[in-house]
Amino acid sequence: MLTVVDTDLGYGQKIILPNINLALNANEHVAILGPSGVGKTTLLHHLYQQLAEQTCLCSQAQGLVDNLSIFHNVFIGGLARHSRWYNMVNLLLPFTQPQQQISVICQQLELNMPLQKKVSELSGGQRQRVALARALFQQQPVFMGDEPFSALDPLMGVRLLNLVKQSHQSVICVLHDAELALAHFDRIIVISAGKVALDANAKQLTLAYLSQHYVVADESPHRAN
Ligand SMILES: Nc1ncnc2c1ncn2[C@@H]1O[C@H](COP(=O)(O)OP(=O)(O)OP(=O)(O)O)[C@@H](O)[C@H]1O
Repeated sequence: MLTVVDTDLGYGQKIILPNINLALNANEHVAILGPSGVGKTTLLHHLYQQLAEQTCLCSQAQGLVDNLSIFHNVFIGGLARHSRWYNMVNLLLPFTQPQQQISVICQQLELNMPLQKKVSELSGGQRQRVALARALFQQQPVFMGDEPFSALDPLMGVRLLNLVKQSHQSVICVLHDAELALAHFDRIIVISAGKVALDANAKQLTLAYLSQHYVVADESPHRAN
């Protein structure tokens, strides 16, 4: 589905992950783990850029518009599917069909509240579910998420991860919860000390073995010549 070959990832002259090689297959559920600041988001954004047309991205920043309603924030995820005219009219006076679609997605995400409610009035976990709803509304085959369940209680996190898996062919998530990753993903990639430190089938791994591959990020960045 996607290969990264001998690629330096970073920002301008600052290389965070030098010489990365990675192949991702369709229909996989992949968790990207590793210590804070090591480059997981950097890698995920690179993967998203390679596959943007088939992918919905649920980023850490979420990008929700506080002053807009749940409906409008979710509807924004589907803008690319429709004409400018349809989008303009629907944003002012929502049509029945998208309202019903978004209502179903919100119910699946256990967001049981009026769609007219402003996002600024929601809790952190509710906001995260609006961001997930917007991603699901994009109806793309690939889901990429950066800690997309981190603000939810663990049981809800598992329920919604299962929903995300049912709704997409491939799922790639950056996670800090290694137990969630081991129990619910096929493949685990650990980024550590500037490289892919581990890339293995989740069934072959244990928490103790995973933790051996966690090395705190080197503060001095690699530089391009
Ligand atoms: N826009 C940016 N410009 C320059 N450096 C950045 C930028 N974004 C992140 N970095 C740096 O890149 C490194 C990796 O950041 P990244 O967000 O990929 O890490 P992470 O593993 O996802 O961290 P966390 O688990 O804490 O979210 C960090 O040292 C960070 O300071």
